[in-house]
Amino acid sequence: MPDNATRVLILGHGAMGRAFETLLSARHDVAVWDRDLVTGVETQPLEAAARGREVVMFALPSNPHDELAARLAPCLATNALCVSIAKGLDARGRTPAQVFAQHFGPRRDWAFLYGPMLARELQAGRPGFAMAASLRPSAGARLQALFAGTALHLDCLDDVHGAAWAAILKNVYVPLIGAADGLALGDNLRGFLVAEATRELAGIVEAMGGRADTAYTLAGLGDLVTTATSASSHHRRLGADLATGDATQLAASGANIRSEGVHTVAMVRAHALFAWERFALFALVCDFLDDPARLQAGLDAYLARRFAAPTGR
Ligand SMILES: NC(=O)c1ccc[n+]([C@@H]2O[C@H](COP(=O)([O-])OP(=O)(O)OC[C@H]3O[C@@H](n4cnc5c(N)ncnc54)[C@H](O)[C@@H]3O)[C@@H](O)[C@H]2O)c1
Repeated sequence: MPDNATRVLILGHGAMGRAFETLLSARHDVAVWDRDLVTGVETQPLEAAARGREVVMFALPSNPHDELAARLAPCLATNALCVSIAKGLDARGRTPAQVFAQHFGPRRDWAFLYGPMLARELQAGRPGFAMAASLRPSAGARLQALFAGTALHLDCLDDVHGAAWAAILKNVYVPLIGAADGLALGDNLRGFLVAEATRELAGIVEAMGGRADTAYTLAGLGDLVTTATSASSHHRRLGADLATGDATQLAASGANIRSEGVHTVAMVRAHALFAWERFALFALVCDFLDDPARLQAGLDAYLARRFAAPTGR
């Protein structure tokens, strides 16, 4: 192990946990913690696993962040860096960045990695790209040093809440793009929807206190294009299955449960997190998820409004 090896703990040994383990274990001292989701049994108590660890990577969904961050905060060294990649809202409608801000505060380094970094591509040695979003420049620099020499390439960004909203909300639009592709509505429409979604994403990010241009970074546009066009994307598949009425396959694959985008829509509406009705494409996605058969009519109405002939004065 090199002298400058960092002591890393990875939480969650799913697709991304394993990808991080592969990326980091040649150069760093990597340990893994996970929990059996049926029995609740932990590989070892989290507090013991975290002892002496300099970096803790949250490679698990958003929901357990609150509990795990609350348990970690008192037992980690003050200079330990906590990092998450989760792209969902928790059951109270909070982003993982809001949860970290609550538990780790302004004095600890904490950050998020958001961007096109599909686990299976990282595992295969292909490149991945992400924004290292954090309030403190030290956190981004530490992450760049940690991943130096690996296939994961990082840019730094100080708009951590904007990045979280961009990364989470882009999964709302992907099923719509998957649906349009499932119905073979054309490459032109896909390009239009990506541009429209990004523009709307910028508006929502700004409404939630982030910077509009964050929507155009790897955390927003970069990840949106990858997820919306990847053959392996279950968010994209979900939209296509809904649009083509393949509900049997949907239920069998459990894709509706796994889709963070669908959950995000439900949380935004349940907690009235922003005035979603003002965002026409978001509203179209809501309508589509409520009743997939209305997609074509919804798209027609969207285009008619969007390109309505200017009224002369
Ligand atoms: N898979 C990807 O390519 C990819 C890429 C970027 C970001 N992400 C994000 O990373 C997160 C994890 O995705 P994944 O694909 O690795 O998921 P996964 O289902 O493959 O793995 C999730 C891991 O989290 C653990 N886990 C789940 N609930 C838990 C709980 N309550 N307590 C403790 N552990 C729990 C599971 O045991 C499992 O090891 C998601 O938010 C996803 O959006 C995934």
